[in-house]
Amino acid sequence: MNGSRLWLISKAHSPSDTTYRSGLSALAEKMILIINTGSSSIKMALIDMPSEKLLAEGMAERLGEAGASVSWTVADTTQSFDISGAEHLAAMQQMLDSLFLKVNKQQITAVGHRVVHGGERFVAPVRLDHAAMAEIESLSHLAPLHNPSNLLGIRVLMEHLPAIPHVAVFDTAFHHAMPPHASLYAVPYHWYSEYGVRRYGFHGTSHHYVGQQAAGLLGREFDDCRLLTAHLGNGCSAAAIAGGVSVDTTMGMTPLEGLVMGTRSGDVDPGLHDFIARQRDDSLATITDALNRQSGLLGISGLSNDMRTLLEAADAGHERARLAVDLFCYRLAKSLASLAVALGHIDAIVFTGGIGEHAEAVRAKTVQQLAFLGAELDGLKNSLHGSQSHGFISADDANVSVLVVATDEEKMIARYVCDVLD
Ligand SMILES: Nc1ncnc2c1ncn2[C@@H]1O[C@H](COP(=O)(O)OP(=O)(O)O)[C@@H](O)[C@H]1O
Ligand SMILES: CC(=O)OP(=O)(O)O
Ligand SMILES: [Mg+2]
Repeated sequence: MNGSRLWLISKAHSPSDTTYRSGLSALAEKMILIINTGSSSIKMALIDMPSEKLLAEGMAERLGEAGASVSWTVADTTQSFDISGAEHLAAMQQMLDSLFLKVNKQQITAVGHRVVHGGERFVAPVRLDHAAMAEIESLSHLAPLHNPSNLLGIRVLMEHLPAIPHVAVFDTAFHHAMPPHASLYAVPYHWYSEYGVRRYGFHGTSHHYVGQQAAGLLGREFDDCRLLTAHLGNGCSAAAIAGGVSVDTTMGMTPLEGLVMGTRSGDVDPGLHDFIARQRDDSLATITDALNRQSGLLGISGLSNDMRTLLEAADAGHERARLAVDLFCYRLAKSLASLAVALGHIDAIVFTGGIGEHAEAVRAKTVQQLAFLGAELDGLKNSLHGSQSHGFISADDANVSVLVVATDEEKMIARYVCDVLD
């Protein structure tokens, strides 16, 4: 790692970087730094607004694993370095150190933070202050893989950039208009009124962004489209969008409900905690942790939470990798079909997120099971979108369009930040 860091430092003083620095100052009207902390990755982007030009893009992946790495792309040059074993804080510091070697901090005008759980309180983006941060902290137990690292990002960046506005954009906000028959659980009503027990939904920024992009591809107004969007990353959720808002989604009170995910179980029998607690004498917290971190694709395959690894292993004959992929696709198809009830009619099914954008086999296996809804893929178009993607993958005569859209939560967050600050 040290070797790579030294290389980065020496590169920062090379003539091309000097050119790049002055290029940045000429370009930037409102330079917004975005931080998107997911469960297994951190994405950062420096975006010039209102042009939406991407000035720099950074990513830390496979956090906490032996293969953890950081990469930054600045002015078409990508530099990567190994941060094996690093968790969120170390990765964030590494990423910011690298960025600030190349970009003058003073030029950044605002920071946009992805915050996963906004509870009942935050139904729109907010400018961050101590009270807002305390509320975000109080929601941490509802998004244990996310809100704590979102807050970490807020604190670290506030230390680096104390004099500029910091805005939080919540995953839950796009789902806040879900009707009560979709957002409530059939449990004693006072659990909702006293404790806020209800379905909130997540990945809202991504569902909103890809929904708008899909409407553009369909040549329709977003508000007139009825869409099923599947955000399939390390965390996975699907949403039903109508009238420009989310009307139902698969994630619930926490980002554990719904689809099978990288390390999360998605839906299980509510009686499972009690049963396993008796069998293994485990605490509720231990069981919840196993459902968050040792389940999903990883739990079933016993091999990996990464779809790339599983698809390769399944092809090579690894039975449990194949089972994990099959279970993932079946549960996704089943959820999309049930979300169709909220729409009545489907204009398009949209795939996004690391798996949705890149795993043609997952799209094929899923859509095959939705033929009864009128969805059918064009095999060639689907495989052409195997590596990088944006566009139609459905057969020309299919009743339901199927699209791949590359999500861009960072760009969407930058738009929200400008709305708040303007
Ligand atoms: N080429 C690929 N083929 C299949 N799956 C992929 C590919 N690239 C990424 N993925 C999957 O996407 C996941 C990461 O998705 P992403 O949306 O970036 O994650 P996050 O939820 O952390 O934001 C990986 O864990 C992996 O399962
Ligand atoms: C809410 C959630 O699951 O986010 P991510 O996919 O980034 O982990
Ligand atoms: Mg993500």
